[in-house]
Amino acid sequence: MSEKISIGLLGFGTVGSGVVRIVENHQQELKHQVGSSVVVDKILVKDAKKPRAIEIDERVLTEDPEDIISNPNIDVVVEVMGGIEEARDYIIRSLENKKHVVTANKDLMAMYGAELLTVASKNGCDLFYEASVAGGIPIIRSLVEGLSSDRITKMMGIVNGTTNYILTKMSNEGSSYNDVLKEAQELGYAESDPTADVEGLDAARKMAILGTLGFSMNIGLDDVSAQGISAVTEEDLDYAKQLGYRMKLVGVAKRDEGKVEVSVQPTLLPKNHPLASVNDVFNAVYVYGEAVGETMFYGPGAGSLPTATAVVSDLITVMKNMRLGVNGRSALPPLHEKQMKTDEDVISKYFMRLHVEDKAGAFAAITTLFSENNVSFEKLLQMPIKNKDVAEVVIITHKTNKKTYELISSCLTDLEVVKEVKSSYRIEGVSYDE
Ligand SMILES: NC(=O)C1=CN([C@@H]2O[C@H](COP(=O)(O)OP(=O)(O)OC[C@H]3O[C@@H](n4cnc5c(N)ncnc54)[C@H](OP(=O)(O)O)[C@@H]3O)[C@@H](O)[C@H]2O)C=CC1
Ligand SMILES: N[C@@H](CC=O)C(=O)O
Ligand code: NA
Repeated sequence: MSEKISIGLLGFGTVGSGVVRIVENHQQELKHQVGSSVVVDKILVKDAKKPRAIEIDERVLTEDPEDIISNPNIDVVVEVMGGIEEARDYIIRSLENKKHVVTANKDLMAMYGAELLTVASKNGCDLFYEASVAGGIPIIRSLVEGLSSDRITKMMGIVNGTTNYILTKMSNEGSSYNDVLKEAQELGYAESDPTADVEGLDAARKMAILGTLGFSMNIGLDDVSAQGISAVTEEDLDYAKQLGYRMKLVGVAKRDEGKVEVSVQPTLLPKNHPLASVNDVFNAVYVYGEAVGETMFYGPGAGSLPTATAVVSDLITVMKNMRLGVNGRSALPPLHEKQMKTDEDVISKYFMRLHVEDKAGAFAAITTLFSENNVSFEKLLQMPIKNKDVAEVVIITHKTNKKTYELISSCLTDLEVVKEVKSSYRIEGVSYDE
């Protein structure tokens, strides 16, 4: 192997500048592990004149992707620019030019992961993407290596830092949604269009990647139902607390008898559940394996240096593989045909908040509808709303299937006594006191 390994970076924003910092500051550790020095030779940016977070020799910056993709001196391309079509094109061409690739791009991997991994292995190249899920947590490595001997049956993850930051600040400090979103953007946690964060799409992409790896099944983005946090209100957060829960944006992936479900939604977790105390920009992924039982992985889910740590660790794996001459051999195609559950197979408890007419018989009409569908209540609250002829009713159900629950929800809106279904959330996880 040569004395020096040359890296080409596509992107020099939050993650890209973290990669440069770590490569520059950890030379001794890099050389110790891979036997060569590692140099960032070229960096692609949109605007080379823009002021940068860190000092860089201006000759390193380029606005021409060919300076990296077609540059014979570059050994490894690191894609940290984001976006889908352009990034896909640059990665495919880099692989075809026999350059190994490391990416942090979950948008791309959730959509084109299978295709890109095939191109990589055909060209004898590595393609690693640890930073794409849960930032600095080595969760991909844990699934494909650490737990590779087991059968994973359940994964539950807080996999979006921006929304966890927002929910934590709203819930613990009473901050406003818009103010905290702005803060998360300033801290570099949010995507360039934060809609992907707050509407659950970013988390859905990560859950598609985790589902594919954990269940060894090709889970696409279309297989993941996603709901974000933009409609979560202060009242919901307060009720969640009063009833002993915490609200989190949770990705749920479960396998039962060969069929799987993958979804992302604001979810109530018992307050002493391990995921309930994951706050701020931290992420965590709970993984249940048939043999190992419960495991949990925790760490920073976004931000410059944490995410760059995952990128540079992937770089080290690429360089170790170069030394051993085994690049392009680690990715495996899925073992199982995809089999998704129907709504009848998806089981959980639910929280529902309703505004109902404050008069005799209103409550009975609601309870009748639930009992006719064989759904019983675990908890129930009813309170008058000041100066209005309306009462607030909060219901926590026992377990039911999604199809029945959705049927009840739509019938409720047809009841004359029900003014509005204000909110509805899935409840997951058992209390660790039980
Ligand atoms: N931020 C985070 O915490 C995390 C981000 N990621 C992922 O990492 C990737 C990068 O994110 P982040 O660093 O936050 O993004 P930024 O917006 O901070 O940086 C993007 C960089 O890419 C450059 N760039 C973007 N599009 C192009 C293009 N078409 N041609 C040339 N250069 C381009 C930009 O150039 P210029 O500087 O000139 O504008 C900028 O330097 C994304 O895929 C993101 O989802 C993954 C985990 C965590
Ligand atoms: N926008 C993402 C960044 C990391 O993937 C997040 O907030 O988690
Ligand atoms: Na990760």
